[in-house]
Parts: sequence; structure tokens; C-alpha cells
Amino acid sequence: MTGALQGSLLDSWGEAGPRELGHSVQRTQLTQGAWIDLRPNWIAGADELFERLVDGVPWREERRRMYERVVDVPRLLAFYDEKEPLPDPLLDKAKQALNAHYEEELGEPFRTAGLCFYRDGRDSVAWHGDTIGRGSTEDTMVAIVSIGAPRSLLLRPRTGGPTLRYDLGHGDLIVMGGSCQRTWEHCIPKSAKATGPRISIQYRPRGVR
Ligand SMILES: O=C(O)CCC(=O)C(=O)O
Ligand SMILES: [Fe+2]
Repeated sequence: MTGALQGSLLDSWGEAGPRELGHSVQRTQLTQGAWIDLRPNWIAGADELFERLVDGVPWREERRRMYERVVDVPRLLAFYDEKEPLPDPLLDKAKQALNAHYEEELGEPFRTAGLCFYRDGRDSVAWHGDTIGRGSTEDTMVAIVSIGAPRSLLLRPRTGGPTLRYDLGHGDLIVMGGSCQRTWEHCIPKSAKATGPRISIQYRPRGVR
């Protein structure tokens, strides 16, 4: 069964929104106090959410200076600061569910939402940690909901070592925690295969970017 068909069947049986977290979240300890939580198929109603976000989010193209040149950022972006309403009620429900599950351990709530739109396999994000803010010095969490076409998220330790690959499917949740932003890097590599569009939603605490 294809992911899309499976998604639509599951969605027709239940209400749209995040499914339970609890015991369905699987944690993997990485090195140096970094960890990853995975919760496949977290979002019910992911097909409809994807369509609403494609049409409803004011996607921005960005250009960034790279050494001597100004280049297109190879994905579309949107950012919702903590006081801005999210573009879809399902994204509020997902944030509430993440906070119910993680706030105690995180010591603060997830507050902001960044959205990326990977139009096809040529769109990507290069190796980086989310270290513009406090993630460069403190443990934190970044929770990512993936919808649309499956893409790989790669992780590698900054000190060198094997690269881990997580194939993120439609409606999956991955949470990077502990020291992950400063001791590891992550990327979404370009894909040579014919790849459909994907949207990721990243929830972060205040001051993490
Ligand atoms: O699209 C993703 O899953 C990752 C995005 C990301 O790493 C970022 O926006 O910092
Ligand atoms: Fe990132």
C-alpha cells in the first residue's frame, strides 16, 4: 500500500490531529548526551493538512550570501514567532500535545514554529545544527513533523563518526534532544530520485533557532 493511500484510509477512521505519544515514542541515545525520539505516523489527517499548508502558508523564497555570491535557499520558508497565530489549527493541537509530553523534561514549552517546503528532490537543507540561539550552548529540543513525500534526515556527530539516516514518512514525528544541536549536525540531502513535495514543521522553545 502506498503511503498516501494508507494515510487516507487511516484518516477516514478517526479524527484529524496528533495521535498518542506516550509509549509509542521510541528514544535512541546518541553520543555525548544527544538523543532522538521517533514516533512514526503521528498525525492523522496528514493528507488534508498538507494540502491546506501548501495553499494557506505565505511561503517565502530566501536568498543568502555564500562567500562572494548570493544564492537561492533551496526550499521555501515560513516562520511563526510565539505570538503569531499558526496557519492551521492542527498545528496548534500538535504543539499542545508536544508540550503535554515534553514540557516537564524540557523545562519550558515549545513556542515557535518554522516551516520548510521542499518542492522536489532538488530542495534540501545543508549540514547544520540549530545553533543560532541557545542551542549552541545549552541542551534543548527541536521537534519536527514531516508531511508529504518521504525524505531522509541524516545526522552525524561533529567530532566525526558514522552518519545515521532516518527516513521520515508522511505524518512522522522526530525530536532531536539533549546536546544534539551542538554536538551533532543534521541535513536533508538532495535526492536524485523523483521525489514529491514535502513540508516539515519544526517546533522550538524560545531563543532556539
Ligand atoms: O526539514 C527538516 O526536517 C529539517 C529542517 C531543519 O533542519 C531546520 O529548519 O533547521
Ligand atoms: Fe535544523
